[in-house]
Amino acid sequence: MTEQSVPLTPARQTPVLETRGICKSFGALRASREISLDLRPGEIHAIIGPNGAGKSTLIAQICGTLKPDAGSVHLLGRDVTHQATRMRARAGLGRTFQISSLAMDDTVLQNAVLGALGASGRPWRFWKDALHDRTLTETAEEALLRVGLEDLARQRTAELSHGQRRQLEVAVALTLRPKALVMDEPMAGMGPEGSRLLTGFLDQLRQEAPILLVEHDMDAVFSLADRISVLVYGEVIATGSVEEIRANAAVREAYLGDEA
Ligand SMILES: Nc1ncnc2c1ncn2[C@@H]1O[C@H](COP(=O)(O)OP(=O)(O)OP(=O)(O)O)[C@@H](O)[C@H]1O
Repeated sequence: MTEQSVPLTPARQTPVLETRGICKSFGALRASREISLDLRPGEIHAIIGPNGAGKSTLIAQICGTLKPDAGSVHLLGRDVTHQATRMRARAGLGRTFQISSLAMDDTVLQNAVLGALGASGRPWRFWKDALHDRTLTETAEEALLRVGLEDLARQRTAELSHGQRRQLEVAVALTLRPKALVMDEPMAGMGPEGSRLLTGFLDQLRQEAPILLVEHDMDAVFSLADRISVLVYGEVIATGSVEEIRANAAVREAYLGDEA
C-alpha cells in the first residue's frame, strides 16, 4: 500500500471539535475540572454521567453560552473560546437543546426557515421576507425531508407530538449544514419507537456531521457511541469504547452499576 492510499483513521485526523483543559467554577463548586476531550470526523462521542456531573455546563462552554474560567475550545482547528455562540454556529457548530427552543405558535416550516435564516447570517429583521425566500425555504424543506417531517410542514409546532418536536429540533440544527453537532439528551421523553427511529437517523448522520451526544438513555448510547466519556463531579474519569467503558471498574462504581 502506498502512503497515499493508506486510509486516515479518525485518530489521525484533526478533531472537528476539541476542549483543552476547560475549568469552570460556581463559587466553591468546581463544575468543570480540566476537561480535555475531542470529537473526530465520522464519530459519535457520548458524554455520560450522573445528574449534576457537569454535562450541561460543559456543553454551554462548547457552544459559547458560558465562558470557561480557564482552558480553550477549538472548532475545526480554530480557537473559538472567545467567539459568541452565533459565530460558532455560523462556523458550523450545530446543536439541539434539552429544553425545546422552538416557536410553538409558528408552523413547522417557519421554525425550520428561522433556523436557515440564522445560519445565513442575515439580520433578523428579514424574518418576514425569509418565508418567501426560495433559498431559505428550500434549505428548510430539505432539512424537514431528512428528518421525515415534510408532510407536517404547514402544521403548528404546538400540535406536534413530543417526538416530532425533537425531530424538528434536529431539522433546525441541520439547516446550518453543520460540521459538528452537540446534542443535549435528544432521546428524552421519546417512546421506544421514536428512540429507535432517532437512533437510526443519528447513526447515519455521524458521517456528515460527527456528534457530541449527551444522553441518559444507555441503550441509545451503547448502540451509537464510537467513544464514551464519563463525567463525575466535573471530571472526566474515563474515555473509551463501549466495551472499555462497560468494563471499567471506576465507571461501574460511579455511574453505571447494573446497567453495564
Ligand atoms: N449557573 C449556575 N450557578 C451555580 N451552580 C450551577 C450553575 N449551573 C450549574 N450549576 C451546578 O453545577 C453542577 C453541574 O451542573 P450541570 O447542570 O452542568 O450538570 P448535568 O450533568 O448537566 O446534570 P443533569 O444530568 O441533571 O442535566 C451542579 O452541581 C449544578 O447545581
